[in-house]
Amino acid sequence: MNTLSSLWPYLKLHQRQFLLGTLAVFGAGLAVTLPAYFTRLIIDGLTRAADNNPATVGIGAGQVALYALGAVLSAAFSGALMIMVRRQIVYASRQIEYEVRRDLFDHLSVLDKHYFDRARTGDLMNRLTGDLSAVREMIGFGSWQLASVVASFVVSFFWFFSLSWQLTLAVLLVFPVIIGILFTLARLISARYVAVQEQNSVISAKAQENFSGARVVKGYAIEDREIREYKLLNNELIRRALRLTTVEGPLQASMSLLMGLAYVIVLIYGGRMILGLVPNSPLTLGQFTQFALVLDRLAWPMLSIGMITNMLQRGSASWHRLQDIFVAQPTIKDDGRTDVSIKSIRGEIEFDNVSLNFDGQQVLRGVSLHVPAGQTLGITGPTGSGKTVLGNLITRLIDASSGVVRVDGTDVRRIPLKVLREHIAVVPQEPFLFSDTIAANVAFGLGNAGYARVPTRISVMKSKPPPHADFKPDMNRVRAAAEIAGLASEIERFPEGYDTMLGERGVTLSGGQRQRTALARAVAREPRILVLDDAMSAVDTETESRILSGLKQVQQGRTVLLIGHRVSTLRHADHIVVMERGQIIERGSHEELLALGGHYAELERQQRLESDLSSEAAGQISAAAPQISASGEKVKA
Ligand SMILES: Nc1ncnc2c1ncn2[C@@H]1O[C@H](COP(=O)(O)OP(=O)(O)OP(=O)(O)O)[C@@H](O)[C@H]1O
Repeated sequence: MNTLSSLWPYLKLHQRQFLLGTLAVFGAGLAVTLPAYFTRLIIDGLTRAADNNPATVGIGAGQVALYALGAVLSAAFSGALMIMVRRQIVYASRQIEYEVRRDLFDHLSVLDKHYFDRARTGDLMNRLTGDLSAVREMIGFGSWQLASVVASFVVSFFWFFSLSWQLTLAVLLVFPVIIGILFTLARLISARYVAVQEQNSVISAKAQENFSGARVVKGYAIEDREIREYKLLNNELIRRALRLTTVEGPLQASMSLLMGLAYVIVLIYGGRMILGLVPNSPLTLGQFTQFALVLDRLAWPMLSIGMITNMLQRGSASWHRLQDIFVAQPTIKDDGRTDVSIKSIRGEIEFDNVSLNFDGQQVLRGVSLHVPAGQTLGITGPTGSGKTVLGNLITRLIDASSGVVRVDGTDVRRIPLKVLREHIAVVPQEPFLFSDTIAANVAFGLGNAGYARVPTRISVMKSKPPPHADFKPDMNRVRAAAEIAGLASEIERFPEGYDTMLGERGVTLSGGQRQRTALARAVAREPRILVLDDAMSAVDTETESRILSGLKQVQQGRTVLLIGHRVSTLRHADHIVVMERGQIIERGSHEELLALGGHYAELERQQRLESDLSSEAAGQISAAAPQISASGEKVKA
């Protein structure tokens, strides 16, 4: 019931198709029994003709042919109706599958970081594929078969009662047993099917993580361990699948047995009625034959009850798993406080006594800072000190537990999320590149304007497919961004330049190239606020300095948060804060912090020492080794 009511918004969109389909199922159910009716007329007519009894009138060859034609036409009519059923109900199920998939993707797209931090990609993929197919089968084939069974029973019992109520009651003896078995096994099937689907999710997640983390698996040479663990999960899956099969099998078998039993009752009891051994229960040979033929036609629906129960239970369990996604709500979204009149931002940032807790752990404690629009703030501090979360608070990937984060003097919770995020670009520590060309990756944040939200919860028949958007990135902008990110010359060396495919279908970039592609993506967007979260850790110091001074020229008037550990780059910032355990422990300009002689000064001293040592070592190596001339020849030092 719960399944039906939650599916109703989708079923309602196709109620005409379901209504027509169900009527056709009932029509076909009746038509399919008509040959048995004509057979009865023929047998009884011929029996009477053979009796040569003047009191009863038999039939001739012409009438036999007419009845036979009736039987053929009704069979053909039933076939035509079945085609109609398929066109209505199965089409509707495919359309609902489309609509649910569209709405699921839409819903997942608005869920926030919090949800995806906890969800496993493999599990989500399994729900969007396996579970969705099970739901489609339930709505399409399942509901069609269910309607067929109901129609078969209604029509059959109409005939049974009209032929002989005594014989019908005798057949009905087996029904309480059928219902009892169905209820018991249906519950078992549902529970065991959920267990199978859960294991499917675990196994999909394991495979997905192994493929995504293939470099780590190979790097640590732990393939054998992973293969063993996968095998264990696979074993568990087959164990659960077999447990499911053990209840599915008996369902089919018991239905078959009960059907046979009903048949035996008809043969014995009906035979006795024809012979006149049952008082006040006359039965003609034709009626007996029609009864047996109709019962025979009931065999398939009876046998398919097992399959339908199975399909409905699976579909319903899968639908509940999809409902889990639909009920999840983003914790961060526009609400009554949102000021929709805000269309843009300048880039001034303020943290006012901001604290943040994650599951009881205090990650930020009373952080206050102010970055005027257009300035660069350097943020440094040991790992886990809360640098990344500062950036996350500005883009509202998370919200502060207490205190206020303001942009342009307005609480970020009042700025429409789309406006806020459209004007802020974050280059994360671990860049994510799509399996697409370099140009498309750099231009990823461009060309979003004009994309209206695809409407959901409306029928696929009423919604026009969105127009094909052949997005051609503005190559001047892409090239300029790649230039600033220090990537342009390397891209031009690739045979296909900016059209080089990345990822699964293309080349693999180095760590530094990946970071700079992500940087180019952010720069191309020309954001008001740019957050560089340790975004150049894989780039050498010199290149990083070059990129930063290039950025400074084009980013004039833009606010930059520069999170990092290298003093050589942090010194470019107008203001620097040092974080430790969620607190700002030092703040000032590069010179002021050096003069302070605290953590920052110590960091600078260590990095200067390391740099001196490595240039000394490099000098010794070059003095000892023969040098290579530009032409590649060895020359004496
Ligand atoms: N979504 C989250 N759920 C729970 N804890 C979190 C979450 N995000 C961050 N944290 C915790 O907040 C603390 C600060 O994390 P943050 O990523 O800001 O550190 P960081 O200073 O950027 O470190 P690093 O230099 O290593 O990147 C860490 O202890 C981290 O475990």
